Amino acid sequence: MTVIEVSKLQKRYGDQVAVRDVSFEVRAGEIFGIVGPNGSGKTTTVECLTGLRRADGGTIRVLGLDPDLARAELRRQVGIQLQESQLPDRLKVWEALDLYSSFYAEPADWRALMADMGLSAKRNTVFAKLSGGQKQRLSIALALVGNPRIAVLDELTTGLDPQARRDTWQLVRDVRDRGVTVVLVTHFMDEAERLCDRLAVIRAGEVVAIDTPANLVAKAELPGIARPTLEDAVLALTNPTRAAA
Ligand SMILES: Nc1ncnc2c1ncn2[C@@H]1O[C@H](COP(=O)(O)OP(=O)(O)OP(=O)(O)O)[C@@H](O)[C@H]1O
Repeated sequence: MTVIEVSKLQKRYGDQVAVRDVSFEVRAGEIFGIVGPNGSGKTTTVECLTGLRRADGGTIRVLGLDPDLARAELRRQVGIQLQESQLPDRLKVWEALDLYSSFYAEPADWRALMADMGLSAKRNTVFAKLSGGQKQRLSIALALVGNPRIAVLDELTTGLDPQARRDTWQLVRDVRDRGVTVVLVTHFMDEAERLCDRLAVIRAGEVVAIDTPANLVAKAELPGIARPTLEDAVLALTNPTRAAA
């Protein structure tokens, strides 16, 4: 079953074309990755499909709904963790989780999520005094506290230490195993390879490939590279003239 359909999405900011032509489908229960260089339109794409930005062209259906018309309904069903999420400086960790869970009819157990994200010892710490990685962990917990059907995670593990990255990957797998569909924007090819069932590779606002990580590597044309990695394959797709450098 398809839960997200994006067809010929276009979005510009003034003269700047951020998304030129992006189409993909996400199936129920998969972890779908979006990778590509800085500024290639990944965040803009996920912002359009969560209703945070209005597309200029193309069609989007999320759980059968148009994000422009059904924002409130999608808010209940889609958990969003965006880059650099900001909360009021004086809000404590437990207060943020308690507050966010109050927005939903059937929230997850926020105390369990707080423990899963290694934040229990920081429960009474205010947002301004959390480290970058702790803020990141909190933003992941907040994306999941509503028990969403779809979780959109933008730069999931940026700023996390190695153990926290692995714990977070496991948490995402657990969430997926409970039936949640995950859309993951990432720059980390190890993360994409270990976590994602399929990947869309975006270059300059266009999709250049959609496939499993293994197939992207197998299909990559990389003369002279004996054992190509996913990073080699993605670089060859997004920057063909410089991939071998
Ligand atoms: N609010 C905005 N106003 C104007 N231009 C923007 C805005 N947000 C993004 N852009 C531009 O749109 C393009 C795509 O940006 P976007 O953030 O979607 O890329 P990205 O692939 O998520 O990048 P990164 O990997 O650096 O996070 C870039 O050229 C960026 O400068």
